[in-house]
Amino acid sequence: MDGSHAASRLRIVLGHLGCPSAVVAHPTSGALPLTSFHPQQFQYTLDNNVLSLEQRKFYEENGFLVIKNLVSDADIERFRNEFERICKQEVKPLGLSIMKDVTIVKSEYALSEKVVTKIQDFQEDEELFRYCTLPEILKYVECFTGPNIMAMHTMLINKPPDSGKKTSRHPLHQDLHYFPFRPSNGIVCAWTAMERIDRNNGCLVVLPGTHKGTLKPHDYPQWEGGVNIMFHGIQDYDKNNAHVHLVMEKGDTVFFHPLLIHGSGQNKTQGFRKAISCHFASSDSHYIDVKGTSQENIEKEIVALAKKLHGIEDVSLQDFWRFRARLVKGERTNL
Ligand SMILES: CC(C)CC(=O)SCCNC(=O)CCNC(=O)[C@H](O)C(C)(C)COP(=O)(O)OP(=O)(O)OC[C@H]1O[C@@H](n2cnc3c(N)ncnc32)[C@H](O)[C@@H]1OP(=O)(O)O
Ligand SMILES: Nc1ncnc2c1ncn2[C@@H]1O[C@H](COP(=O)(O)OP(=O)(O)OP(=O)(O)O)[C@@H](O)[C@H]1O
Ligand SMILES: O=C(O)CCC(=O)C(=O)O
Ligand SMILES: [Fe+2]
Ligand SMILES: [Mg+2]
Repeated sequence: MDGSHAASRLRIVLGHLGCPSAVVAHPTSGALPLTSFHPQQFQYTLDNNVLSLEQRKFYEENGFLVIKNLVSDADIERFRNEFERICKQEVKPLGLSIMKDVTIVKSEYALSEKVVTKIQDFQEDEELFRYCTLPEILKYVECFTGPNIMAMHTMLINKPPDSGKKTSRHPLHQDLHYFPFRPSNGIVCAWTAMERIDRNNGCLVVLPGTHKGTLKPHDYPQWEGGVNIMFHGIQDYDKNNAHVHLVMEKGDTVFFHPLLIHGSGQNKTQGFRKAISCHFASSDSHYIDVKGTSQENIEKEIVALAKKLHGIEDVSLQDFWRFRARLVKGERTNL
């Protein structure tokens, strides 16, 4: 099969999978380097019977894969209800952290769904943690992590209507910046839309192919209206790289590599845009010391905050992760 024939075939197949043809384009050249597709050269996916060859090639080239309609409406309803209960403080899961938008964090609004922008670390909330154990999610996760699977980091994002200061944006970043464990190819994020998400309410924006690069230095962006705590962004990225806006329907799930550069736009609607996500890693991974690397700034910030808020001292970044990590399948071998 010659290159152009193969390219059009792949586009047709991906079209069937619901991926707009734009996302198939190679990030820099606009053409698919199909000659690089040899099974023995797969490095971002493991041999498996779950992904079709086209899906596997797509992830290898682009660093993400959207699976349409993966999580049921009934499950999403349950996550929504549990989120409401947490906001009303009817339940207080151990270890959970609640984030408010930077524009209102100093105000005295009572806790409600309208002031919470994101909850993190819901691993001790059995109802929300069900998300991380759903067989339909783990089936795909295993293609990246292998059989021993840890849920490392959990979030339910409730992107608020933008106040006008554009603080509802999430700057472009790589999730690996936050993670002191490797190898990066054994980590994958599952992110599920809890409702239709498009450019109006601030969809994910991804830079296809950037998972093939290295971890870039991150810091707070210089945004006039303010930036949320820990929302570090990449200072310097290839502005010519294609930007793909991932328009997703309720239940659609994107799996993406921790080096993939991504962010999310402003929420220009009056609704709170909801998504639930988990970062998984192979339990056979190992922790690294981030001292002397570009990740040192986030380590310092997290350690300082733990001291200020909880009086915790002499705890390494690795300990924070060991504590919240939870096994979902196979054996806890290392992490
Ligand atoms: C996968 C990856 C990309 C995502 C990640 O972020 S992984 C990194 C792990 N992340 C974390 O560990 C975040 C954990 N979360 C937290 O520590 C907490 O939820 C906090 C966000 C700090 C809020 O803690 P909370 O107990 O509610 O404490 P306070 O309300 O007293 O806030 C503590 C200080 O932080 C400030 N703050 C809180 N929320 C924001 C905000 N959105 N933007 C800017 N500043 C903020 C707050 O004003 C306070 O500072 P001071 O008033 O003491 O100076
Ligand atoms: N000035 C900026 N500096 C750094 N990152 C930005 C800036 N403006 C937007 N971003 C981030 O870049 C990504 C893409 O932004 P882009 O403007 O392409 O889309 P959007 O804001 O989602 O949608 P739209 O432009 O339709 O409002 C988002 O993650 C956003 O948070
Ligand atoms: O806006 C979102 O839902 C994505 C946020 C994100 O990328 C993150 O928290 O790491
Ligand atoms: Fe992210
Ligand atoms: Mg924009």
